[in-house]
Amino acid sequence: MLGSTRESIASAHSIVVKIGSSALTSLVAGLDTHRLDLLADAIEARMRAGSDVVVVSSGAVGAGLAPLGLTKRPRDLATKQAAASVGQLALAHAWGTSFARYGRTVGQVLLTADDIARRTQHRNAQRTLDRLRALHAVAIVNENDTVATTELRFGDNDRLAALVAHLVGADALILLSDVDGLYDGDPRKGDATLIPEVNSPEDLDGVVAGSGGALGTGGMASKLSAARLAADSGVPVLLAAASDAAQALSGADVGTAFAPRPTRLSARRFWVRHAADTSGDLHLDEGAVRAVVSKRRSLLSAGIVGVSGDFHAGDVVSLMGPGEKPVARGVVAFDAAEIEEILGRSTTDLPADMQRPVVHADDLVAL
Ligand SMILES: Nc1ncnc2c1ncn2[C@@H]1O[C@H](COP(=O)(O)OP(=O)(O)O)[C@@H](O)[C@H]1O
Ligand SMILES: N[C@@H](CCC(=O)OP(=O)(O)O)C(=O)O
Repeated sequence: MLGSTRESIASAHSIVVKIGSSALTSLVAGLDTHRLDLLADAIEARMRAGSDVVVVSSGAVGAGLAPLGLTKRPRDLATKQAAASVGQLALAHAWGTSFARYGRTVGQVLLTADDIARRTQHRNAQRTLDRLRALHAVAIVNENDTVATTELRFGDNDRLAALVAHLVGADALILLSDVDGLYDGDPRKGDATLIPEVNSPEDLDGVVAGSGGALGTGGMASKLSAARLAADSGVPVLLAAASDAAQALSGADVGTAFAPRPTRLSARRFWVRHAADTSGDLHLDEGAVRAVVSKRRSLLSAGIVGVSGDFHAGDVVSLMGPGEKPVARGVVAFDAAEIEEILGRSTTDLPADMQRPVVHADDLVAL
């Protein structure tokens, strides 16, 4: 199975390559154009071998610090956004200059979480990326940091990269970082062993995914959840060191390979699980949690003990188990005010026009 994961990454026709801040920038030197050139060399080689590549490049905040006289990664959003606006210009310019060595044009694509969550923008972004590919240009994607209204809406670019892989229907996602793969513990904290292959969630038992470096955002936890997200959409993932980019992109046996799930989630359930914002919560009793999580049944009004948020039929809501634990997400079939009226009641006791599941099994994804 895993041999085939590496084989499918090696032979992938459409690839998303995500490059972390730590691979492109440092606090002292800012943007490292030499390292960026080596990455562009490896990407160009893969494109010349016949693959389409979309680049998700972090590093805007890191590249913007020195020009603004800042010596550490800012904590507040406004300074981060100011740094990103300065750094993004430098970053995009550096990618453009680097690929120009090969006569290759780049296009900058800045996305917000909404662009992925809302279906109309989703399609616009998809069309732009597709047309850039058709015109043999390389898309350089980053979060649109300066308009992200709350602290990094995607959370981090690992998640953005996995969503972009889904968006463009990629066959592989390659995450390049300053670490050469997943270890069973944070390698900066002493003895840790590299895990070459992750085939199932059990392979992650006991793994401690720690925080990132001085310039990174999500650390290993965000890479693991991005790998899970990509796996759900059927995309295999390779996590490797940016310094091994040439090997990673040419199919060498480096880093950690994550197998995709055998059957990918439908586009609708993928959207419910990963892309949509939730508008409220339904609180479930133990029996309802068992029904929706273990038995994959629809959620009925009888198992709901509470409702919060002001949502409408058609919105995505979180399903919370006892102890406020999120157990699933789904598209709700009633407004919040209607659910207040029917919660705890059996479906057959409801008026005829309300006798339907609150969340249908087809619209529900366990977490
Ligand atoms: N279990 C682990 N395996 C590998 N690296 C880990 C682990 N836990 C924490 N890390 C740290 O995560 C860092 C990579 O995350 P981050 O700095 O966010 O990277 P990037 O900038 O590439 O997104 C590595 O430098 C490493 O020290
Ligand atoms: N949009 C931000 C990305 C921050 C981010 O996710 O960084 P990383 O964890 O290094 O991928 C930037 O360009 O600085």
